[in-house]
Amino acid sequence: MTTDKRRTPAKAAKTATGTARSVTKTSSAKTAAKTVAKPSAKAAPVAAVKERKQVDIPVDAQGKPDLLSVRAQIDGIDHEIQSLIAERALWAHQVGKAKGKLAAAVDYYRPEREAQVLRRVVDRNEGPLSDEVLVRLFREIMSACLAQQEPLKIGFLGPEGTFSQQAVYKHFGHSAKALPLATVEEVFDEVAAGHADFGVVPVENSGTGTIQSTLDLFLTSPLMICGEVELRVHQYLLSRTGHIEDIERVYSHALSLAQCKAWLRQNLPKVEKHAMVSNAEGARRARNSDDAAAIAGENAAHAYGLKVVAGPIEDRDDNTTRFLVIGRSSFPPSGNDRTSLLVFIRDQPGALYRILEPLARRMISMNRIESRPAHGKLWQYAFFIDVAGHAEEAPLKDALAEIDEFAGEVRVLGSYPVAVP
Ligand SMILES: O=C(O)C(=O)C[C@]1(C(=O)O)C=C[C@@H](O)C=C1
Repeated sequence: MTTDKRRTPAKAAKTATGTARSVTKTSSAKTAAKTVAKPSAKAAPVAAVKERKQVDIPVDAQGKPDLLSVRAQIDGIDHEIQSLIAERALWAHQVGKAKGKLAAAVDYYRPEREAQVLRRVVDRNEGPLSDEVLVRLFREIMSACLAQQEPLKIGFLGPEGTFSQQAVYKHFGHSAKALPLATVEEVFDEVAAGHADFGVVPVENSGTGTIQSTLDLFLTSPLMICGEVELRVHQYLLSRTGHIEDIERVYSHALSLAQCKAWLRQNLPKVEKHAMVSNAEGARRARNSDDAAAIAGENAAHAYGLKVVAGPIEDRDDNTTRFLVIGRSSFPPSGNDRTSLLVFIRDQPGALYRILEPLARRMISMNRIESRPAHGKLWQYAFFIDVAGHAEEAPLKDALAEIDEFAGEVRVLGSYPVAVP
C-alpha cells in the first residue's frame, strides 16, 4: 500500500465547501481513551483544541483510497469522539452539581446557554457538514447530558407523528420525553399544572400566517415564552392504496390543507376536504378506507402504515412553521434574543403611536404586530408585538419602562433566544 500525497480528505472538504481545511490528527485514539478527565475540584480549564496532524490518504494499487485503512482512520476518530462525549457528559454532570440540589429536571435546563453553545458551533463550522446538521448533533449531545439529571417532559399537539413532535425533538433533542396531548389548549394546561416541564405550540406559518387560536391563549394564560423553533415543513399526500385515482376525501389539519391549496386545486379539484384536529388524526382516518387520503409529514406514512401518493406537495418552497416553547419561568439573556409583548392600549388618539415610538427612537426592530380583540372588553384590542432584544437589557428595558406609562397594560410574554437553525 502507498500513500497519495495529492488526494487527502482535506482537499475533498475544500471541493465540497469551498473552504480550505486540513484533515489532521491529535493523539492516537488509545491515548484519548486513557485521558478522559475525571472532573475534580482542582480541574483546570479545558485547553484549546489541539492542532491535528495532517494525514495522507492511503491508496491502493489503482490509486483509490484504501478502504480498510480509511475505515481504520474513522474507527480511531470515533473512539476519540466517544471519549470526548463521555468526558463532556461528566463535566455537564458537574454543572448540575454546581447548580446545587434543585427541585426538578426543569430547573437544570438553561436555554440561553444552549443557544450560546449552538451559535459557537455555527461560527466554527467550515463544512463539509451544514450548520443545521451540526446543530442537530450538538443538540442531541446536550439533550443527553441534561437527561443525566432526569429527562425533560415536553407537551405537544399529538398524536405521534405531528410536526409539533418534530419541533419538540428539534429543540430539545431525543432524550426529552415528548408527551402527546389532544389540543393546544391542553398543552397550555398541562404545562401550567406542572405535568409537563415545557410545551411546544405552533404559532405561525411562512405562507398562511399567524395561528390566531394559539396567540389568543396567551391572553388568559400565565405561561411564559421561553424559546422558538423553526421547522421546514414538507407535506405528503398519503393513502392506504397509494393510488391517486382512488381518492375521494382528504383529511388533514386546516393549516396543512391551506399550505397545499393550489396543489389540491390542480390535482384533486373534486375531492372533499375535511379539517382535522391534527395531521396525524387525518392519517389515522385515512388508514380506515381505500377512498380516503391524508396530508401529513412523511413520518406519518410509516407511523400509520400509509403509502406516499405524492409529495412534497406544499405550495411554497420555503414552507416553514414557527413554534413557541412555553414554560413557567423566564430565563436570562443569551446575547441574541427576541421579546414577545402583549400590550393593551388605552382608547385615545395616538395610543398605538406612543407605544411604538419609544421602540423606533431606540432603533429596536419590531418584526411582528398583531391586534386581537381583548377578552372581556368590547371593541378593545390587545397587540401582540415581537421585538429584538431581552426585556432585562438596555435598550429594550428602557423602552418598556416608557411604554408602561402610556399603555393600559404591558405584559412581557417572554424574552428568549432567537431560533438557531
Ligand atoms: O451549562 C449548563 O448549565 C448545563 O447544564 C450543561 C448543558 C450542556 O450540556 O451544555 C446542559 C443542559 C443545559 O440546558 C445547558 C447546557
